[in-house]
Amino acid sequence: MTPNTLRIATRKSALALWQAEHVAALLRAVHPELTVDLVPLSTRGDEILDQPLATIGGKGLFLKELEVAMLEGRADLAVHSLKDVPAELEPGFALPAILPRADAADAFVSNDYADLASLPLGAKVGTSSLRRQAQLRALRPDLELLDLRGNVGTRLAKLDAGHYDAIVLACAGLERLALAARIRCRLAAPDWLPAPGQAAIAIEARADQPATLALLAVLDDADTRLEVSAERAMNRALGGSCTVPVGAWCTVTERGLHLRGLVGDAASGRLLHAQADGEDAEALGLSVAQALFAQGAGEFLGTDG
Ligand SMILES: NCc1[nH]cc(CCC(=O)O)c1CC(=O)O
Repeated sequence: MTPNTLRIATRKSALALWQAEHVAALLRAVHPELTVDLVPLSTRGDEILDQPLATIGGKGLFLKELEVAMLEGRADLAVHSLKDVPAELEPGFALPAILPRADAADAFVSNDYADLASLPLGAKVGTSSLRRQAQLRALRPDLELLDLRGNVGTRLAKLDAGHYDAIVLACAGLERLALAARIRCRLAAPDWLPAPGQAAIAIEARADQPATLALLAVLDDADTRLEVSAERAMNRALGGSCTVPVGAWCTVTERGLHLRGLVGDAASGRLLHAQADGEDAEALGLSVAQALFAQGAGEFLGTDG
């Protein structure tokens, strides 16, 4: 039976609410007969801000409460930043739609400096992302890297309060919050890689609700799905944890898919890079992961596979 209401579970941060409202507007446009409501929820990932994500249980923390709401019938779908969705989705759930990707680059944000190269020796840069830390170390071993968690507004406020000379955020998040003016320069591929799935919004729903899945699938963007599938397949093959820096960037070209990947060691700043072309997203992700393992990625990942 086709539902007449779609309830969207969302986190309460400004970015999460923007993304959920965006999906609500798209759903109302394609299904004018449906009522679409938001169900804002608090997640453990939002509440525990004094510890790095990697030590408190990783990215799944941002999804758990939203998934419980769907299982208990309090919501029909959840909207996520795909980069916050773990490489292995919780069993019983699906991603029926992935929206067209925004700018996947990271943003260098500073009140005093135009770009990374202009930062003085030993400057303080805030980011809790191991991927961002590893790439910063590789480019500028002299920098002092400091933890910085919290939502986008909190991070900008800490920069403005003078705790850091610069911080690194995602361009997509800043753009969605009408804060693109804060971007001093883009940190973009091929010199800098984003997180797997960065800048794509994912819709999650229960795998056992075919009528709901069909309503949501209308919003899926085929090219973005191919790109992020390759990135996430690579990440999964590398172990898919958020305790190791992993960057990935796939684009659809006339010749098929092109995927670049990196694995870093946050402590040493060593980075391994690999890239390949292919037709099949899953196979391409695997082959780039294998190329990274062949260069010794297993050492960084704490595995020998
Ligand atoms: N880590 C939180 C998070 N999750 C998604 C985005 C940005 C939006 C996106 O990538 O879709 C952000 C903020 C940031 O990294 O600056």
